[in-house]
Amino acid sequence: MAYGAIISLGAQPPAAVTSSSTKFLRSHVATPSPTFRKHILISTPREFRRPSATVFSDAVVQDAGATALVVSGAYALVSIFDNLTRRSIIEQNLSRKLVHILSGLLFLASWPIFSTSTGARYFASLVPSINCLRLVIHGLSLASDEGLVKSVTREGKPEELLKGPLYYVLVLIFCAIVFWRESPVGMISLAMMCGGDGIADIMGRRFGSLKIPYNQQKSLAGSLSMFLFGFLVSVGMLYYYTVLGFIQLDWMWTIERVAFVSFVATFVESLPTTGSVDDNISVPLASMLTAILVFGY
Ligand SMILES: C/C(=C\COP(=O)(O)O)CCC[C@H](C)CCC[C@H](C)CCCC(C)C
Ligand SMILES: Nc1ccn([C@@H]2O[C@H](COP(=O)(O)OP(=O)(O)O)[C@@H](O)[C@H]2O)c(=O)n1
Repeated sequence: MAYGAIISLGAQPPAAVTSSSTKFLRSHVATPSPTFRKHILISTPREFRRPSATVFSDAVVQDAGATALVVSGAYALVSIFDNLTRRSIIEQNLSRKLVHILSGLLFLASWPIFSTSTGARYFASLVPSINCLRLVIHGLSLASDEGLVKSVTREGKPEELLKGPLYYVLVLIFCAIVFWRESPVGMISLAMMCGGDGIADIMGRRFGSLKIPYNQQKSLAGSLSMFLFGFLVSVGMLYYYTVLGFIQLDWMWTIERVAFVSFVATFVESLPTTGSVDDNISVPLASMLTAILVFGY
């Protein structure tokens, strides 16, 4: 069967798709348009068909535990890079970019530890939501957290938290709730925002002597790094979800489309729009729209 992806809602191998489970899913998750249905087939694990009190309570316990674990991981990540910066082991800009790359990708990689219930995505979105609140509180200087400010801002000003970092966590919330594990769109969009855009800065600052003709602030080295690393991280994340049994892919069909999404996102990031639109908005937005176009939703 020529299909692009079979997307299962659980870590188990896809259960047989039945008309009742398909009807259930249509009422709960977006399904691909008919054009793409031969490439993307959604299935559902058994517990969805007759959710019981036991299944529900087990899922809530699992999701609450997963949320606590990932929130702790977020605090630990920022603290580790704050410590490395304070001890001058790495410079602040590199620290910020490594936090930029690792935060979102580790968050994306944590989604499989949440349950297969329909509420799991909302539990997962609590992690960036809590960090969103943290950024707003410290960005408005209602409280002080020097470690946070030093780890995720360019110039160490608290108000910077209300720009790039805030847009970043809002995108994480959006992708977790809207796309979750059902769609490659969220996975690819986060791979491009976190991996691609993050590496562009690191490589561009170091090897970016050859500038882009239409944007002297950005370099071919940065953009090429973004395209390649964003593409590889996207494919890697899709493979990760394949190995865990969430999706099955026709790899040639998929890789062509991932490469196209990566190209479009890289081109958008290279445009001289830094002053008007933050990359943490333009890159994921371009990735989502392109991925929806080529993957169907
Ligand atoms: C540095 C960040 C954004 C700035 O982007 P840019 O201005 O350089 O373009 C990232 C901010 C990260 C945020 C403070 C913490 C987010 C944590 C995440 C939701 C969960 C991570 C969990 C994982 C297990 C570490
Ligand atoms: N495509 C790119 C992106 C960034 N860069 C380098 O990285 C620096 C920061 O890029 P940026 O303004 O996009 O940074 P963020 O908005 O991603 O934090 C730029 O001033 C360039 O030196 C590059 O050379 N080529």
